[in-house]
Amino acid sequence: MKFFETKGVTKQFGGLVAVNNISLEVKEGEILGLIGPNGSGKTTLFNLISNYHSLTSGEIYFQDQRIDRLPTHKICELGIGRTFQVVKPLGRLTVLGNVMTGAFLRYPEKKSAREKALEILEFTGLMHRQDVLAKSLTIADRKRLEIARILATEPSLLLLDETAAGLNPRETEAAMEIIGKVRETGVTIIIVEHVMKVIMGLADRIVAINFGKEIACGNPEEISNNPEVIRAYLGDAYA
Ligand SMILES: Nc1ncnc2c1ncn2[C@@H]1O[C@H](COP(=O)(O)OP(=O)(O)OP(=O)(O)O)[C@@H](O)[C@H]1O
Repeated sequence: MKFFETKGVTKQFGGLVAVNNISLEVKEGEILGLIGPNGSGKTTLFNLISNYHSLTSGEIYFQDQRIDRLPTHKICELGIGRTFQVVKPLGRLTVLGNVMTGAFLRYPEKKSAREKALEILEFTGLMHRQDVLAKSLTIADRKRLEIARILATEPSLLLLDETAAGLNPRETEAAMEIIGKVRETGVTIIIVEHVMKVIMGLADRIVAINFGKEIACGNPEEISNNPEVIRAYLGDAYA
């Protein structure tokens, strides 16, 4: 059984091909890094996987089930969770309340949803903030909450979109630690990230895209030495 696979996934916005014939496979338990310059199609690919946008063509499979025509909530129910680059917590709910909204997916009773949410707050280091309104959190804690909220839905595949953006080095280390802990629980992860230290430190394998197309695939060392990747990021003079 293949854990997760996209086959020839393409998305056009009018004349712009934002994602162009991407076929990738993710093995259970691995962390796949997805990199590419600004506007190369990374977030759009996440939007296609979670069906925020419908495909122009191609197919997406999760645990051998075709998912590209399923509604977003069904995809989450199957076990694919995603975070957003621009985090949007429910500002007037507490941190605990926000995480409970995720937990309700699998724990419809308030008491058990609360227990699940508290377990996740402990796991993500947010327990001491449980009663704080989400809108009062720092950016670092909002990003932590974004992960906590989706972990409460118990995903088996987690899509992380620029978790380290806007964080200082210490906060970045802390975010990496949480992602490492998530992986240890057996969750498979696809991570989009511009902060190379994060991608290189966490990913088992990296796919690089540019103008919506895959330009390279390999382990972190292969990718950091790949001339196509260097050209895409820095221009011909450096390749
Ligand atoms: N809803 C949309 N309508 C029209 N064009 C879009 C839409 N969403 C994305 N695009 C375009 O598709 C291309 C890919 O955008 P996308 O956000 O996926 O890139 P990205 O690799 O995630 O960029 P970044 O690293 O800056 O977040 C860009 O040219 C973008 O302007």
